[in-house]
Amino acid sequence: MTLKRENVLIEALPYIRKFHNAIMVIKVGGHAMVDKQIMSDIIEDVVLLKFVGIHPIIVHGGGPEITEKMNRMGKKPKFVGGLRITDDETLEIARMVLVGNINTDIVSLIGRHGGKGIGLSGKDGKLIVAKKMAAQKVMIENIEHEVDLGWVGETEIINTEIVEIVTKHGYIPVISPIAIDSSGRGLNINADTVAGDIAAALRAQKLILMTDVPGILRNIEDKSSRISRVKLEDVEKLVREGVISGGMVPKLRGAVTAVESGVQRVHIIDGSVSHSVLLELFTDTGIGTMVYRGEDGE
Ligand SMILES: Nc1ncnc2c1ncn2[C@@H]1O[C@H](COP(=O)(O)OP(=O)(O)O)[C@@H](O)[C@H]1O
Ligand SMILES: CC(=O)N[C@@H](CCC(=O)OP(=O)(O)O)C(=O)O
Repeated sequence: MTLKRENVLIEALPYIRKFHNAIMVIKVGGHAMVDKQIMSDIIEDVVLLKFVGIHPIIVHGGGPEITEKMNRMGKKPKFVGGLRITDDETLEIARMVLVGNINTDIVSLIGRHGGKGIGLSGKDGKLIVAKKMAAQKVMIENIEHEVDLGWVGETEIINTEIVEIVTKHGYIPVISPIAIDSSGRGLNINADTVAGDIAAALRAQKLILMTDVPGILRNIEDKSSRISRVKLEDVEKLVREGVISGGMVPKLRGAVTAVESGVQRVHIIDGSVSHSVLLELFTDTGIGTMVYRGEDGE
């Protein structure tokens, strides 16, 4: 459906009013970031949100870039339930890629689009305090094994103060998913998990998880099999039935954490669709998959 230009603006107005001063956590996945133009469009949208009175908070991933760097160094990446097994060297690679490269690139892009970005990792102001994740149970050839994921973190505390201070002063926080433990050691956390935890701690109005698929697909081979709404209580069933696997698992679990803590809506959307954030927020036709608490999302 094409709308006349003036209708587009009129349709947006009630949403701009509704979301005035709202906190929105936007997670940009590594897959959406692979294309420079897509990334630039996403950041342009985020800057626009700030200018119309919304408070966007960016959490970014970078999984494909970490994988690429590991491959170049002759290290084979391994994942359990969508989480990267992280030894000392992998942690250093993840830190360099996420904090050193991607975070600063996003902050620069925000500046280029006329906004003010500020880069943070979980270490800054002890934003994300975590502990090493316990070994995970994995079934290999019908036998249960315990796998130690290495330096993968599990969030214990989110100290939102630094985010609130910078947000209030007109900055867009850009957060890397590297946490700190009680002894000051870095830990690698999945970026979707961090986004869910931060949205929960800030009681954000929305959490938007941008990825490279149109949402949750009933059949991963078929892009038209998108599930448009998922109730909180149906998430684990989708995981159990194997409808959701790999990187979609932490995404949905992050969504559950957020909704259980009072975030009203979580949207999983395709970042490669041009200006998908604006379409999701400011038009009547939502895109992607919405995760919601049954009783208020009907
Ligand atoms: N049911 C599903 N619907 C859509 N994607 C799925 C599903 N199950 C698994 N996936 C996988 O999850 C991926 C998205 O997660 P991930 O690779 O971590 O992306 P990102 O880097 O954007 O966070 C998709 O590219 C797809 O391969
Ligand atoms: C523990 C763990 O898996 N950490 C992730 C952090 C980056 C990430 O989550 O990036 P995407 O959002 O692009 O997948 C990793 O090492 O890949």
